[in-house]
Amino acid sequence: MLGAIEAGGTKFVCAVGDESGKIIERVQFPTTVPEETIPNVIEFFKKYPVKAIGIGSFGPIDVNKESPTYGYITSTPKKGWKDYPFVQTLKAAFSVPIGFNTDVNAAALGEATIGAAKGLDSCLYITVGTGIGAGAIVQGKLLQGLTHPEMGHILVRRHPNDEYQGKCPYHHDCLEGLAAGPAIEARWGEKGFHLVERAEVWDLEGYYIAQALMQYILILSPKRIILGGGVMKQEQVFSSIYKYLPELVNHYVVLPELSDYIVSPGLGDDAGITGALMLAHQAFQEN
Ligand SMILES: Nc1ncnc2c1ncn2[C@@H]1O[C@H](COP(=O)(O)OP(=O)(O)OP(=O)(O)O)[C@@H](O)[C@H]1O
Ligand SMILES: [Zn+2]
Repeated sequence: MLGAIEAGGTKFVCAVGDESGKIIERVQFPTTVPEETIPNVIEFFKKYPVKAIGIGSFGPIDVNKESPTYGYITSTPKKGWKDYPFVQTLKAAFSVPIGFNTDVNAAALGEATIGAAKGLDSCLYITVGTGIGAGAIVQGKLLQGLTHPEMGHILVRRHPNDEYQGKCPYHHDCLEGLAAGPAIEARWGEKGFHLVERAEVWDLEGYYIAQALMQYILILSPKRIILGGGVMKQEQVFSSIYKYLPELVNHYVVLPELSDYIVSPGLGDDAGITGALMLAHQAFQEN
């Protein structure tokens, strides 16, 4: 039996299951402060004989095994979680191998193993929610270099009619600053699900995401792109991406049929937790 944690900025999901991605039992609770959230995690796993635990976490996190702060959540503005030794704390409670990666890398792994990118040796998983983040499988492996990718913070060309300044505290009008859920709310004055009828909202959203996808495609050449997160529940954003992306690429690269190439998660809202099970399996095998 394997343990999995999807540590999100708003909620934690913990599950036990197996390497095939089958979930046997799960719980979820809000992400508050570590002193409250982590004891909930430990209490859940104490009930099961897990042989490894995989964590897909919000970030930024330190995934460099050579680093003295490997296993930490690093520079988050979330109260209590900055410089938090996530792996070390779990290791102290359970002496089992711990896999640690970003929530989006975990989701990419889940989708590539049994989801919408099953059988492919490359894919991208992008979430458009409270933030924008992406994980990637490249040549069959999770992409990691100096640190994990931070593809949500790339720069995009502003729409000529968009006067919204942008919400990213670091870069203002990066992709996340212009197109994540909180930016939609700040620009249009209401949360996304109250803006369903406003076609211009979703057109602009697709305008920015299409630019980001073009850059990811040119740099990483993924065989499939999976778009998840709350904002992507608006199917209209897919239509807008399918409109703008070919205009931007302008035949320079031959793209596959877009409705097969840029898709929703095959695992629905379970991509992250399923991928975390697979991170646990990898950690167990590496040990
Ligand atoms: N159906 C929807 N349509 C449009 N926007 C939505 C919808 N559902 C959620 N959102 C927006 O998405 C954002 C929340 O994203 P999401 O539901 O992916 O959770 P999250 O907080 O990013 O996840 P996590 O807890 O893993 O950090 C909010 O800004 C919210 O307004
Ligand atoms: Zn940014």
